[in-house]
Order: sequence, then C-alpha cells, then structure tokens
Amino acid sequence: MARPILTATEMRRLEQHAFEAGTDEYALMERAGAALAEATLRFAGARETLVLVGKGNNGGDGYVAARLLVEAGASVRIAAVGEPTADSAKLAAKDWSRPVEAIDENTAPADLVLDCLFGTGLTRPIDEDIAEPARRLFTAARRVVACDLPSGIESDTGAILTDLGPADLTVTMGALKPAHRLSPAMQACGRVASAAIGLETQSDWFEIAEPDLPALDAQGHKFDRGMVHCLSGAMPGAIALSAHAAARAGAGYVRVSTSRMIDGLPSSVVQTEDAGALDDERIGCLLVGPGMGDIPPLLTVALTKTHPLVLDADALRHVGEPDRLAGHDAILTPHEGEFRALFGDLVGSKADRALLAAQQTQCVIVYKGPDTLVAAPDGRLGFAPPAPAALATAGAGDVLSGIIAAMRARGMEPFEAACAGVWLHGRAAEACDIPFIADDLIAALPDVM
Ligand SMILES: NC(=O)C1=CN([C@@H]2O[C@H](COP(=O)(O)OP(=O)(O)OC[C@H]3O[C@@H](n4cnc5c(N)ncnc54)[C@H](OP(=O)(O)O)[C@@H]3O)[C@@H](O)[C@H]2O)[C@@H](O)CC1
Ligand SMILES: Nc1ncnc2c1ncn2[C@@H]1O[C@H](COP(=O)(O)OP(=O)(O)O)[C@@H](O)[C@H]1O
Ligand SMILES: [K+]
Repeated sequence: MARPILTATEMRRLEQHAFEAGTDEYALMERAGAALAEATLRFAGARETLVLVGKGNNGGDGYVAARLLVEAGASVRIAAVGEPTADSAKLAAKDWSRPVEAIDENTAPADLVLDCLFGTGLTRPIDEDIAEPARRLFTAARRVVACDLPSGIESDTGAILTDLGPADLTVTMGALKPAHRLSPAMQACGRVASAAIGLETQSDWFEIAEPDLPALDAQGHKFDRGMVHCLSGAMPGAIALSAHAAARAGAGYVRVSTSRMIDGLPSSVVQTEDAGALDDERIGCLLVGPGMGDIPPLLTVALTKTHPLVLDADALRHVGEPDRLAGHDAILTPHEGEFRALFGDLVGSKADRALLAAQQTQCVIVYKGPDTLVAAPDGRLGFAPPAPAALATAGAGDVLSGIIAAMRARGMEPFEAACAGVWLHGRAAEACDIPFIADDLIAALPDVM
C-alpha cells in the first residue's frame, strides 16, 4: 500500500474535518502521544529519557508520551520552551504531574531525547536560545526520537531552517509529510515510522510502493511483452546500459539504432542501422538521450514519431522550449542540472517544481536526485522511498531510463511506468553490494522483480 503524503495545510484540514465529525481534540492528541510512546519503547526500550516540548501540539504529543513512558517504567524528565499555548497541549500538560524544567545551558542530558519541540507548525528558524541547548542535548543523547518531524525542518519543503542534528527515528503522525521524503530533511529523519491515529488520509501525493507489474500472458509472444527501441549517439556505452536494463526489466524485444556495432551489449539486444526500423508500429517505447551527446537531430527524429517516449540526459538539454513537447506521450527523466536547463528557475519546493514542469509539458516528469519525484500533469506526485546514496554513480540514470522504457513498453501508463521504474531501480541498488557500478544494478533486477 502506498503511504499518503500530506502538506501541513492538508493535515490541519483533515484534523478539522475529524473534529467537525465529532472526534474529541484531546482524544486525537492522546492517540498521537500513545503512538509516539509505543514506537519509542519498541525502538529504544524504557530508558532514561528527556522529552523536549514546545508550546504547540507537537509539545502536547510530548506531554502525553512522557506520561505513558513513565507508566511503562522509564525514568522521564520534561524540559519545555515555555507554557503551552495550544488548547490540547494545555490539557496534556495538566496531566503531567511532575516538574517541568526549562531548556537552557543547565538542562542535564539524557540517554534518549524525545524531540517534541516543533512539528508541522514550524514557520521560521528556531531562536538560538532554544536551538543551542537543544543541539547540545541531541549530541549528548545516545538516541534521538523525533515526534512527527525533527524540529527545525520545514514540513512542506524539506528545508532545514535550523539544524539541531539528525534523529535516529521519526514517528510521523497520521501521514508522511513531504519533508520525510525531500532532501535535505529526509536525511535528518533517520528511520521513519508511520503512526495511524485514526485520521482518514487520502492524497494524490504518496510514497511510491512496490508496483503491480503487468502479468505475463501465457500465450503471448515477445512483442506482446513490449518492444523498446533506443537511439544511440556519441557515447554508445550509455545507451548500452539503458538497452540492457530494458531487456532485464522484462521488455520482450530491445533494439538499438546505431551506425557502428556497440561492444558489450547482450547478443539478445538487436543492433540495426536501418532508419526504417524507427517506423515499426510494434515499438512500445522509444528511448533517446543517454549518451546522445551533441547530436540534436536524434531528438528531432524521435519527436517526429508517435511512439511513447522516454527522454533522458542529453535529449533534455536539446529540447529548448518545453512547449516543443506538447502533444507527445513522453516521460522525462531529468536530474537537477537537466531540470534547470529545461525549465529554468521555477519557484517553490521540489514537489511544486516537479508538478509545474509536468503541467507545462503535459508529460510525466521523473525529477531525480537523492529525493526522486514522479509528477503527472493531473497532479499525482510519487515520492521515492529512500535509496542508497551509492546510486550516485556513472550510468545509474541510464539504467533507470531503460527500466522505465521497459515498463512503458510492457503497457503500463506513463505515470505508473515511471513510478515502477523508480521503485525497481532503488530496490536493485539495495540488493547490490556497496560500492556498485551501474552494470551491477542491471544484474540485480531479476532479484527485485
Ligand atoms: N494536524 C494534525 O492532524 C495533528 C497534529 N498533531 C501534532 O501537532 C503538531 C502540529 O502542532 P501545531 O500546529 O500546534 O504546531 P507545532 O509544530 O507544535 O508548533 C507550535 C507553534 O510554534 C510556533 N512557532 C513556529 N515556528 C517557531 C519558531 N521557530 N520558534 C518559536 N515558535 C515557533 C507557531 O506559532 P506562532 O508563534 O507562529 O504563532 C506554531 O503554531 C504536529 O506536528 C503533530 O505533532 C497530532 O497531535 C495530532 C494530529
Ligand atoms: N545521493 C543519492 N542518493 C540516492 N540516489 C541518488 C543519489 N544521487 C543520485 N541518485 C540517483 O542516481 C541516479 C543518477 O542518475 P543520473 O544523475 O542521471 O546519472 P548518470 O547520468 O550518470 O546516469 C538517479 O536515479 C538518482 O535519483
Ligand atoms: K519534533
């Protein structure tokens, strides 16, 4: 099941709906605090704990969790930014009968810090009179567990407004937030555990989950299983990686247009000099860009065809105006540099920019990076689950575009094909020993499909 991802505004709207439908405000916080305590106990056991609480509902969750951790046998202290201001948090604080310390240079460290300073309500950097002691307490702790988000992180953008240090575990309330899956915040979250707190979460934004791949037709032939056609350019090694990956990702027939034999390709990948091959109606996906180099006519030729397209790498740098893609059934797979070359400096978070680019081109955009996003023109947005940083290796992108081309040729619709490709690529990386090279990803594909 794909986990939904909600903005801070959507979370508040959802919470409001629940209240209007009769959910008691404090009951919701009780559920959040209980989920936080339970996840903390499972992660770190009942140990010496310092709960840092802010004035809002994130702090409220902390008061509830602190009480339940005491009941579970942990030795717990609370240090607070100040008196709670949110209504439910005031009730939660009332239920805490022990002393509350201040957060300052005298606050004693503890084995486990429960970070309940700020969650989705953070709107600006944290003042240094709180940030400085909090940083010291994070560093001194053996484990840091964050409530909803590590404090200092902007929920919608994944920006780190104030760096307090990373959490080992983040317990997210109700739904994932964009920051759990956007850099640089995602790297500060540690493990992310979802706590269901009884809110009905649905969204067009979600974490990409294991795909349902098209079933094999027992009576089918190779062309039923998808034909990928690749255009070779100045550096054939790159398209060789894509073509090989497409074949391993289950395309029934993979062909490369090339004017000279490419070494190292499996013999099963057909190499052809025949320009007419591009008009083959059986082509399920045409892939151009990896290793294309400075040969713009390759893109021009691709854009004269009506086949579904995957445009990657150099092809993206030669598009020029995004309007040129209008009317094409295309998946674009830019990394940050290619994205900026094609779309300029769009404003907003990476999520906003990905969706703007998809709307502008009416194409599916795979906006790569440590936090890969898949955006559809209709507003769907898939966030990749974390993948090994070792993926930042030459040719890994070529492998990805090949896998996506195979999924498209196998009949998946563009957004689903792109999400499936991103998921398989990440899992293939996880299946490899580190350090790996792009070729190893291809070899690992059968293990994850
Ligand atoms: N919504 C839901 O469905 C559920 C939410 N739940 C929990 O509530 C959390 C959100 O709570 P929240 O809205 O009260 O905000 P929170 O993060 O505690 O911040 C508190 C206040 O701090 C202020 N402030 C902001 N930045 C600041 C700064 N740098 N330095 C100083 N002050 C700053 C700002 O007020 P301001 O000063 O801007 O008026 C803000 O309102 C959420 O993360 C989750 O844990 C769950 O319990 C149940 C389901
Ligand atoms: N730090 C990182 N953590 C996880 N994945 C990464 C990281 N950096 C890059 N990637 C992934 O590795 C691949 C690199 O693709 P790309 O930049 O096109 O490289 P190349 O052109 O060498 O093939 C993309 O799928 C990207 O999402
Ligand atoms: K927090």
